[in-house]
Amino acid sequence: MLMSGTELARDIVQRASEKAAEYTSRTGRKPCLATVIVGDDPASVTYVRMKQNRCRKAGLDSVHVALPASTTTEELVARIRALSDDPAVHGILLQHPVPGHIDERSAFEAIVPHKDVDGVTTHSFAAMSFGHNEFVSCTPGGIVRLLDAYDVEIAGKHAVVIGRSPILGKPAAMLLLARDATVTICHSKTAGLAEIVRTADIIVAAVGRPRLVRGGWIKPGAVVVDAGYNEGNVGDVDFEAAAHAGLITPVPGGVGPTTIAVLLEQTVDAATRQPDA
Ligand SMILES: NC(=O)C1=CN([C@@H]2O[C@H](COP(=O)(O)OP(=O)(O)OC[C@H]3O[C@@H](n4cnc5c(N)ncnc54)[C@H](OP(=O)(O)O)[C@@H]3O)[C@@H](O)[C@H]2O)C=CC1
Ligand SMILES: Nc1nc(=O)c2c([nH]1)NC[C@@H]1CN(c3ccc(C(=O)N[C@@H](CCC(=O)O)C(=O)O)cc3)C=[N+]21
Repeated sequence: MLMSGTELARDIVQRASEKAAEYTSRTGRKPCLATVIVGDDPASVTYVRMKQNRCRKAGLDSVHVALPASTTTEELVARIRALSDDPAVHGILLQHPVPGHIDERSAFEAIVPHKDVDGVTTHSFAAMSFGHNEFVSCTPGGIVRLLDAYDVEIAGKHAVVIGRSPILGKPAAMLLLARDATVTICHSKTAGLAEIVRTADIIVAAVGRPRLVRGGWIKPGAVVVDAGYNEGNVGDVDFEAAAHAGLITPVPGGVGPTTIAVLLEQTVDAATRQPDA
C-alpha cells in the first residue's frame, strides 16, 4: 500500500556513494555539489542543510552560497556563472523559489547544462520532454523511480499533476508524458479540480497546501504520489482519508528522500562525466 521513498533512496544513495568512492580513488577529489540559496526562509535553509548532510554521508563534498534577500538578478546570475566556470564544482542547485523581484528563469539558465544536476535549465527540460536520458528534475525523476520500483504501469494511464512549478509539476508532467501517460496538468486557475482528480489513475500532488487533496477525490485503487512538504511534515493529500488508494507515498518518507537521492546520484554522474574525470 505504501511506496517507501526511504527504502528506494537507500538503494540509490548506496550505489551513488560507491561510484563517488571510485571517482575519489581515481582523481583524489570528491564529487562536489554547490547549493545556492537567496534569502533566509527557514524551511529552505533546512532543506539545504539536509542536502549537505546527505552529501557528506555519501562521500561527496558540498559548498554553500547564501545570498541576502536583496540580491539582484544580475548578482545572482554572476554568482551562478562563477560556479558554472569553477572546475572544482560538479553540480549546482539553486533553491526554488527565489524572492519575487528576481528573474528565476535567468538564474536557472546561468547553470551550465553539464552541471544541471537539479534538472532546472531549459536544456534539461527539453531533454526530459523528448525522453532523452540527461539530467532530470530531481523530484519528478524520483517520482518516476518510485512508480517504477513499485511496478506501477504508466503508459496509457491518466495522470493528473496538480501544480506546474518549474522544478516539480511541469517537469513531472513531461516525464509522465514521455512515458506515455495521458497527462492533465492542474494549477491555481483550474476549474473543477476535484472532478478532474477523480478521473486520475495516477495523482501527483505538488502544490504546497496541506491536505488539499481530499479522500473523496481519489478513485479507488488510484496511485497517489504526494510531493507536498508543508509545515509540520504534512503533505498535500489527506493521508488518513486515502486508505482506498492502491498505493500512496507517505510524508515524510516518500518523495522527499527520493529527491535527495536522485540529486546525489546526478552529482556523482556529473563529476564522472566532466572532462577532468
Ligand atoms: N519532496 C520534495 O522533494 C519537494 C517537495 N516540494 C514541495 O511541493 C510543494 C510544491 O512545491 P513547488 O512546486 O516548489 O511550489 P510552487 O509554489 O512553486 O508551485 C505551486 C503550484 O501549485 C499551484 N497551486 C496553488 N494553489 C493551488 C490550488 N488551490 N489548486 C491547484 N493548484 C494550485 C500553483 O499554481 P499557479 O502556477 O497557477 O500559481 C503552482 O503551479 C511544496 O509543498 C514544496 O515544499 C517541492 C520540491 C521538492
Ligand atoms: N531547486 C530546488 N530543488 C529542489 O529539489 C527543492 C527546491 N529547489 N526547493 C525546496 C524543495 C523542497 N525539497 C525537499 C527535499 C527533500 C525533502 C525530504 O527529504 N524530506 C524528508 C523529511 C526530512 C525531515 O524533515 O527530517 C521526507 O519527506 O521524508 C523535503 C523537501 C526540495 N526542494
